[in-house]
Amino acid sequence: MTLLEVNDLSIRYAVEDGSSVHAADGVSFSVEPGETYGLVGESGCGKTTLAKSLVHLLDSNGYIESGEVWLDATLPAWEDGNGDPRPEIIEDESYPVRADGMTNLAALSTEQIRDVRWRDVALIPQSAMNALNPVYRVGDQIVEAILRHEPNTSKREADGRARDLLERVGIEPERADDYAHQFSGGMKQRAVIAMAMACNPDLLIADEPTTALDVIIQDRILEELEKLQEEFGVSILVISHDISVMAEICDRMAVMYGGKVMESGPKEDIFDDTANPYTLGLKNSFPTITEAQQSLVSIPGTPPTLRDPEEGCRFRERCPFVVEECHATHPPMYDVEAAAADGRRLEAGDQRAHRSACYRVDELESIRTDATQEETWTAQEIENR
Ligand SMILES: Nc1ncnc2c1ncn2[C@@H]1O[C@H](COP(=O)(O)OP(=O)(O)OP(=O)(O)O)[C@@H](O)[C@H]1O
Repeated sequence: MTLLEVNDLSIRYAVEDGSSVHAADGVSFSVEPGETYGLVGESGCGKTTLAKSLVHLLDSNGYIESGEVWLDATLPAWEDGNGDPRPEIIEDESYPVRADGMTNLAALSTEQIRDVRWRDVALIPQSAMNALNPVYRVGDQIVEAILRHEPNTSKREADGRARDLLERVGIEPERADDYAHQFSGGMKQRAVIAMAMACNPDLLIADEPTTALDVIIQDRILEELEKLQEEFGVSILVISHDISVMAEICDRMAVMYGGKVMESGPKEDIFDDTANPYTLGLKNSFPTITEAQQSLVSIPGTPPTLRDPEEGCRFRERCPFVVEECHATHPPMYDVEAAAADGRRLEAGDQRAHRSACYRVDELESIRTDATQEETWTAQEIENR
């Protein structure tokens, strides 16, 4: 059964002038148990907003406008002896619990979501390694996280678990007695990952886990995440602006732009049969994805501000493949396989399929070829369209 199912989720920030920032707009994706799912896109495209909204950690002016966040979990107060929701909870429509036992996190109160955070879903926020408390020993901070969420655990047991967790992320257990300033950047990030795993969650959300670390350490952190996944069977939702991180650890992924998912599907499909101009542009701008002889080409322009966005495809102003249709409405998610097979533009029914929000999904061959040409991506070329 699916672990996380995000349906048509839209998130807004209210801003002073009365307008609102549409930080995520109609986003849908799902994460299976034991899977690594990636969200990738340039800074400002809504990745962090989306991650925080899942566990109600948005800034105070942010809110879920519409949509659902179904998680295969329940609250302690609603569960039977096996950890499933009791039948009377499922039958009572006032509870946001489905017949299959999934709970809609978007409908939980602030009090209720606290039971889900850490226990079922742990979020490692951006720059979390700087958030380790400098005056407490690293191990004690993990112990505290365990005791806060599992008050029946003894301090001794929690201490043993903290050391074990550190060891599992490649830190010698005796370093639990060190302070954060005695750790390198990579060690701090690993300690934060260990802390997130303190209550053995089913889903770990890692927001830019490797940014600010050097390339070799980045690789090691990704390896640690993969190892944890194998050992604990935890699912990981990893967020990065760096598409090469996705190439390394994801099973499936979504490429976001301007608050919208532009392309999603199995990693291999997205890298080998790229079906969206934005993804093609993103791939061109990352060294490890680009083929050896090809030079790096960035997408001219900057992402939109997302304040009361106009109609039309969010990427149209930077897209070298823009046509008339793109100015009217943002394209739906089309089934890439159907388009490749017989040139049909068919809206994808299955979230897991390879999907692309592009009106020209039926002309992919020529678009892919043109996208490899550097001149395609010059600002002048785009302006002339
Ligand atoms: N508190 C806020 N109030 C108003 N707008 C906000 C707020 N937080 C974020 N935004 C806006 O929401 C949009 C999405 O931002 P978000 O941080 O989610 O993007 P991101 O892809 O995670 O980028 P980054 O990696 O830089 O954090 C951006 O336009 C951003 O300016």
